[in-house]
Amino acid sequence: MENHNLNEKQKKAVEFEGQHLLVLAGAGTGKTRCIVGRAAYLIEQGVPPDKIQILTFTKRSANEIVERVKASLSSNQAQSLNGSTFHSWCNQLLVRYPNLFGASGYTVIDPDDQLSVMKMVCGDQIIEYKGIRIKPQQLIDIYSYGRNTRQNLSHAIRELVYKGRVDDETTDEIDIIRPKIEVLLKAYQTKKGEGRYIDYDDLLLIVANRLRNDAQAREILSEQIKHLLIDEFQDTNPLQWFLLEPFLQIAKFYCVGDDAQSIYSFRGADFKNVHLFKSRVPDSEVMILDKNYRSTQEILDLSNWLIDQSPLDYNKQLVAARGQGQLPKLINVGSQWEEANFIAEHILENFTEKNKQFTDHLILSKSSYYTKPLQAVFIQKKIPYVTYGGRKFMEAAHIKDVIAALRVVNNHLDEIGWMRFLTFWDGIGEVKAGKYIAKLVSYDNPLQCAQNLADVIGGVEGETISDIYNTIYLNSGNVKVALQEAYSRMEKSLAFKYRKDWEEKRKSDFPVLEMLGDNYASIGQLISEGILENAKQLNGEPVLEGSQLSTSEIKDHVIISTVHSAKGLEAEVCYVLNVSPKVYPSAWNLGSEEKIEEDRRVLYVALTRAKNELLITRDTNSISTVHKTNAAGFSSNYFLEELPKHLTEQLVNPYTLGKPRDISKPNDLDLSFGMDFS
Ligand SMILES: Nc1ncnc2c1ncn2[C@@H]1O[C@H](COP(=O)(O)OP(=O)(O)OP(=O)(O)O)[C@@H](O)[C@H]1O
Repeated sequence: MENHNLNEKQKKAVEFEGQHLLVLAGAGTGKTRCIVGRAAYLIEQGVPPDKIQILTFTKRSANEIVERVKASLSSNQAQSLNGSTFHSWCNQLLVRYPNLFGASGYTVIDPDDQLSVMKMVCGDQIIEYKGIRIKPQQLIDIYSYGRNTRQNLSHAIRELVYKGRVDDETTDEIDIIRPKIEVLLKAYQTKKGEGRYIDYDDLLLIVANRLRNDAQAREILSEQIKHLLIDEFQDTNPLQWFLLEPFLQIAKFYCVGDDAQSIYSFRGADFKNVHLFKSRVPDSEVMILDKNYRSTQEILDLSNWLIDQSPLDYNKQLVAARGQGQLPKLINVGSQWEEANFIAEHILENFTEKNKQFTDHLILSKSSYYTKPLQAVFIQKKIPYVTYGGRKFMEAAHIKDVIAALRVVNNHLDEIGWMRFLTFWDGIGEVKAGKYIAKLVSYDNPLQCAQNLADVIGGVEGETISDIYNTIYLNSGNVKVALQEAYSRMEKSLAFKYRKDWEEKRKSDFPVLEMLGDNYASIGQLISEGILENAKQLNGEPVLEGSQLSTSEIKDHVIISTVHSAKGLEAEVCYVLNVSPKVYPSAWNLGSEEKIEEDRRVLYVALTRAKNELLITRDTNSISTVHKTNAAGFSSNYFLEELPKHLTEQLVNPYTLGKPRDISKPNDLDLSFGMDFS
């Protein structure tokens, strides 16, 4: 079992006998190993696995932890162990206790749908004041920020609209625009209620409020949950804490975290929360782990140096249990294509000449958008890869089209679903659809919709739409069949709508969607959990992140990830892309020390993923920009500006073929030799 490979401190943490524990430790020191070990230990001690809940930030890490616990125990001991994200966990509670939480018959909506609801609410109203224009997306952001940070509306407006400025003029402006924003946010809440929509934050709030206010709810859940194991505790935000707090009376908390890896402040997380653990949680202890088992010392020296430059004191100097290795490499590149080619060639060389696998390579980027040229080069050079971060499978337009048909059967009051499903068909625009929807949501139930749909819409479209609705309705007990039937009737129109990349890209997602449907007992569950899950396990393989399904069949692949999705990941060889001025820190963040420091932590997370080889690329053009800026007297803040030479080896891209030397005047070309005419 995994517990045998624990050092003294890790073992002490795993076998903790007290009430609540926080393991506060640096990168690669074995926090994940402690969570795995803890779950296995509890099960071995006789705790039923279904009384243990593991909470993580991504479905992928939840799956990984659960699988590792299972692998470390004999037989099927951990079969019913549950690992989920906060959202997915709350959703499961709503499904399991429909009466307790009173949320059955509701539809969970994703951020795209939230925006659609907000657009409906705003109509043609625009909030404009002194050059500031607040669009529906920003209203959603303000609403979500306020709820996640549990701060009032004025504070959320100040942070998001006025970049946190505190002065009399700003306060006056906030006082003027706040009432207008408030009206729209309240209308949004009403609209959610009417459409029976639950947004992501609602999932947490519904559970939290019920538990806080209802002793019976606490009693019922205390029968179900005895241990909460929480990963990445530094990134829990006030809303998540609001949810967790009532569980302190119910379950034992086992949290792991690292303040230097807190990278979610835009969702309201505050890394200082780990420092408050003892004062917030009665009867608790904090334990520290200090040995890094992941990386060689040179990689840690660079990471230590980076975090040491911060004005904040993280009190971290990671020491490698594995000893010395290679210096990290810093490669200056002239363009994104050069960068992409360098990485591709380096990987291929490792693969063909150094016996490494593709999975030994992890590529980290601040944004998923930035990796597009890299993906293009990988496709061209036939390097298999998967992407983490970016758009999720269930958020892809073609998938949403088919899901919309299921949504309106599941909840016939779902106006967003209707709008998408109806306007999918040629000849039905938003105005027409709006009229039909007004009629359809006036029915009492989906059965009445099924009976009247053809008449409400009329014509051939009416027949087609009604046929699809009725078929789904009849098969609502079998999600896979419902999906198959819906897809077969929509396939032709889908192929036409997405004709640009239908065959190469989108079409192959549907068999996967059907397989996915097979995992759910009802359409409602598919919609809510399917939307929430980042990477669903299918046949033991994580898939459904981005439209990378074909490559998921190949087990050996490179991972291209955003740093935010790379929490907990590690690899032999790591490439950190575009560590250039204006990116680290981002030019946008220069006004805020907090944001600059968050960018520093993002880079820290990226650097500490590497086990043996760390390669950092940066754009030479931006280096010259920053030097110019410095000459003009501005401070660049660039994190690598003062990088001591001995911490990295600077490399010239060995794969760029410099232009060969040639003579200046062309010779005459003679094509008359080579053929023997004798
Ligand atoms: N006692 C140990 N002996 C050998 N290897 C260990 C030990 N503890 C951890 N490791 C290895 O060190 C690496 C990092 O461990 P782990 O992922 O648990 O750290 P972490 O603290 O969760 O890291 P991070 O916060 O950076 O994601 C893993 O490869 C793990 O297998």
